Amino acid sequence: MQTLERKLVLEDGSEYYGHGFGYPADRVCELVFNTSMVGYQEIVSDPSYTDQMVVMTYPLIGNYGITDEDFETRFPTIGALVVREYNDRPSNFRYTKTLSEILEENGIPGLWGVDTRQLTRSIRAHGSRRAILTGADVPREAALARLRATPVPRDAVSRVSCKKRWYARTADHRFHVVAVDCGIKLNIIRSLNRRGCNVTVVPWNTTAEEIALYQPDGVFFSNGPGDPEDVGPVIELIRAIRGRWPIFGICLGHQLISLAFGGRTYKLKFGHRGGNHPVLRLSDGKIEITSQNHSYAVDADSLAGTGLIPTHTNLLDGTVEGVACPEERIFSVQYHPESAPGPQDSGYLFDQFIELMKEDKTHA
Ligand SMILES: NC(=O)CC[C@H](N)C(=O)O
Repeated sequence: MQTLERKLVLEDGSEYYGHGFGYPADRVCELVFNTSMVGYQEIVSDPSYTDQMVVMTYPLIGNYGITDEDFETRFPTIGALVVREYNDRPSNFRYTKTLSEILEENGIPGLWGVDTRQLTRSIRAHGSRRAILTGADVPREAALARLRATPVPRDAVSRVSCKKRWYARTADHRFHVVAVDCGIKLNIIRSLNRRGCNVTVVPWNTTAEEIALYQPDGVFFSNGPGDPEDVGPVIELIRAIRGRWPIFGICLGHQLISLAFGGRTYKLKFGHRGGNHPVLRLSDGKIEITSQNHSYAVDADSLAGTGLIPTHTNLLDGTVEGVACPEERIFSVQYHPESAPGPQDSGYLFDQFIELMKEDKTHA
């Protein structure tokens, strides 16, 4: 029997003891849970989880290792990972490294051997809270004092966004998309490339004038970490360019579009994170099973009079899952049509963006 050498202390003083894996560092983060049964590599490398400690409810993690092709960003920035059972001996012909090695390389601590069911129930009951991952021998009061003394970071987008523009091109391209990178997942870029789009990925603080110089057919606003209200420059950018090109936004991008139009966002009790969230498409009553990862949501009442109309609703709690302003060729969704990981019911949204760009080109 190994001794329990690491622990998690939550804001309410509750403690969860376990074993360390990955990078051996202490960390103070917001604690959230994800119910996906597969896809830990994509989750660990999704930049939207920056500064968050993710509890996986699926009880066995690590068993198929890490592959070179399945990263959502090259340098993962998730705060920390908490699992029930960690398997350090993957069985998968595609695997190149173990999960623990990838966490270690990127300075991310992991904790395994804790009762993730109890932890998840506590997050559901009390909401997502902050926690500190530290040594098992650190007295609780000392750990709590460090937790309270650590400020909540508000600059995550600037940390994960690219610093210089970069190109993701495809053979036989028909469209050029400028993607504003607030922490973009690579599968969004792959989804656009597969549909004949050359993508120019630009930093979050790119100006409207700079975007015009790229002569895009459409502009995309990406997913990303943190509170959308902290990303003022991108809200201003959307205000400056709305109506000029077709615009598509995913997750943080959807929240920023809503704020730019005068809507409001608020924090959900414990967010939506998983691969089976049912969403109703209001135009025809079709249900999509979606991949989700967000803490904030757009306030439905705040959309009245903004020009944005709700297009999708979450069937579990009725929250807004999509908005559109058809006259200005703008639409966005709160969930993840690029999946990675998750079901692919919503891939048609990329085709919708292509259609908007096609119409725009024909009328130009
Ligand atoms: N995946 C995302 O883009 C998340 C958006 C935002 N950070 C939220 O948690 O709501």
